[in-house]
Amino acid sequence: MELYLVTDEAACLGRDLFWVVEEAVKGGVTMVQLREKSLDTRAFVERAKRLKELLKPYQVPLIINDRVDVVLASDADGVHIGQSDMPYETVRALLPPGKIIGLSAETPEHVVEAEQWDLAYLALSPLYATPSKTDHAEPWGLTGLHWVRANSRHPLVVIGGLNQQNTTEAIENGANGIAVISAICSAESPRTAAAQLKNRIQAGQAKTV
Ligand SMILES: Cc1ncc(COP(=O)(O)OP(=O)(O)O)c(N)n1
Ligand SMILES: Cc1ncsc1CCOP(=O)(O)O
Ligand SMILES: [Mg+2]
Repeated sequence: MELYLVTDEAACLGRDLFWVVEEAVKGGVTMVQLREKSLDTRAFVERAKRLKELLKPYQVPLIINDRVDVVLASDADGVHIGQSDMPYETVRALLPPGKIIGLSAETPEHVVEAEQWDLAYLALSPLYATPSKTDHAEPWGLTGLHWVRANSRHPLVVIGGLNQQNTTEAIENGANGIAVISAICSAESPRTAAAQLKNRIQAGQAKTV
């Protein structure tokens, strides 16, 4: 989940979602989340199955936002849950072994609670305010990121307002990866944008060793 693409059809500026995802993967995206907030269940499952097939040759995992049933129906690799979604224990009990879970943390209490759980990653949500999700909590900022790094054993993903300008500093300040919608979906070239973000992640990693 070093460079994690979260999909949003509206952010793709009229371009085909599958084309955007494949270009982004060719540019270096390492994990993809299918995030559908208004699609009906049948269409959501069809989209997930198609995306799973698309990603298979690249060996890039597919994560489904919110919906465990869609994970099961599409044989996706895992689910991302937030603080208003199905609780962790229920999700873990429903998923077969080997499926992964990512969780949003919006407060220090969420971070502490998550220490007891088996997570593929913990997402600081949001790192910065973003128009891509307006119902978000108070942003963590870099001070919050420092606190979470010192208090969590999980790999950390930051999401919200990440772009070419602030990716390196997020990695330098303790993030293991970044998750983005607009910086890739709305870029003129999703492939180039992903490659540039990847370079900025590597620049941040080089400064932390
Ligand atoms: C990687 C990642 N981080 C955070 C979120 C937000 O999840 P949530 O708080 O459940 O909000 P919605 O995305 O469901 O609106 C995410 N999806 N992915
Ligand atoms: C889904 C989500 N969860 C927290 S912020 C966010 C949106 C991130 O979008 P962007 O990368 O365009 O700021
Ligand atoms: Mg959710």
